[in-house]
Amino acid sequence: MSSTCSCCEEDCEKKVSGVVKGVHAKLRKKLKEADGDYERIWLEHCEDEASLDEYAFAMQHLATEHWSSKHPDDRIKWCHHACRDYFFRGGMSRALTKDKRRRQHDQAKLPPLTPRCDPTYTMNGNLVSGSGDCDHCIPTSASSNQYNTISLPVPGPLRLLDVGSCFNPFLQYEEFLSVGIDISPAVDSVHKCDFLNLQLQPSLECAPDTVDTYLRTLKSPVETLPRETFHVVVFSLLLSYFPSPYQRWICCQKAHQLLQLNGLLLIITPDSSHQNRNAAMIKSWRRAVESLGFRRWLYVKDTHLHYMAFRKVSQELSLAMSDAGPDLLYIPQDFNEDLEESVFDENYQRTGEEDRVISDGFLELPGGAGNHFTSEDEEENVICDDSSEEWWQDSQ
Ligand SMILES: C[S@@+](CC[C@H](N)C(=O)[O-])C[C@H]1O[C@@H](n2cnc3c(N)ncnc32)[C@H](O)[C@@H]1O
Repeated sequence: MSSTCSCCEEDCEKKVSGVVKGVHAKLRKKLKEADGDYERIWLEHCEDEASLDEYAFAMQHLATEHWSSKHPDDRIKWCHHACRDYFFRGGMSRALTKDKRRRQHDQAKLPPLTPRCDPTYTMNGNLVSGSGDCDHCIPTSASSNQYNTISLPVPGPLRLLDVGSCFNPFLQYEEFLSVGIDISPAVDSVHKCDFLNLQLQPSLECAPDTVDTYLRTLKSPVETLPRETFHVVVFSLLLSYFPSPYQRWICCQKAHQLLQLNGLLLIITPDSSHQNRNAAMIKSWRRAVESLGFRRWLYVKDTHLHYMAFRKVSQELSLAMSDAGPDLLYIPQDFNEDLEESVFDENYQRTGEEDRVISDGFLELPGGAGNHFTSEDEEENVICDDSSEEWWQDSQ
């Protein structure tokens, strides 16, 4: 059922969702015609200002006028609650305790330390050795310090980078210093920036309030950002915008470089099929993102979206999964460009029962009363089955 909004005529929703889906489809078609030359396609896309402006208006309008009456900002609220529970309600501490137990368990299986090991421990509890050449040792380049590592309590606001922000939805939360970037901002508070071509500069290595001031005074367009600056990076409906898995991969790599150790990468991506249908895709995404130095903390599927939270757990790429690569970050539309993106459909809405789940428990994260889903910290992955309204353990 299509809805009308305060400022436009009937069937407006159909029109704006058509604009959004049309841009995604056009990019995919062009990539196919260009035989995979995604760089050329992307350049042309970023130069097409008329199309970008039309998209920005349509996306903002869809989200703030049409979706807001049906399922008010679920994805934005989910990010807010995930951050609150991770940083302020014990999620990060529990995850670190579990990491420590896992390390102790692994190290118990190693031969005893030798004098060459000369063990010292980083802020994150990793064992660092001067020699770096035995099984106990983590190379000193991977060590953490007060500038590149989040320790609790977080001083000041959470620095959140919202990539593909469009209309800066995180500005409403006082816990965040929200930096919104977009190739085509819909509002003045979002900086123009192509994340794919963003340059990274060395980390600022200065006091938190100086970093905050730096971010508060950023000027549009943003072409460079310092590494290891953010507590949170958000990709809300971003990755499926790209026609090529390689572009999604570049984004995840950049997020890793911009986050401080223990920071969170939040990925929300559309999928209106039953949770089991694309389980292989989600498993594949997990493998890809974890190979970049993350560990998954939360996963939820609702009717139209996958919600994922990954913690940055190492400064380096994970060598154990060095065969992982961009192709793991596929979406169904990479193989079938005619597949509908129903999250942008005018029929995108919830049943009353789904609304109840969301308001009662969907947003209750680990440690909250009556929580419906939890993190790997407590159980492996508890996933919402939207057809049976049950949550069960993920066997992935
Ligand atoms: C589907 S919209 C999602 C908007 C918002 N995050 C939300 O959840 O409602 C995707 C956004 O990503 C932006 N975008 C796409 N590629 C980008 C890039 N390389 N750098 C920055 N923004 C990008 C688009 O302009 C668009 O505003």
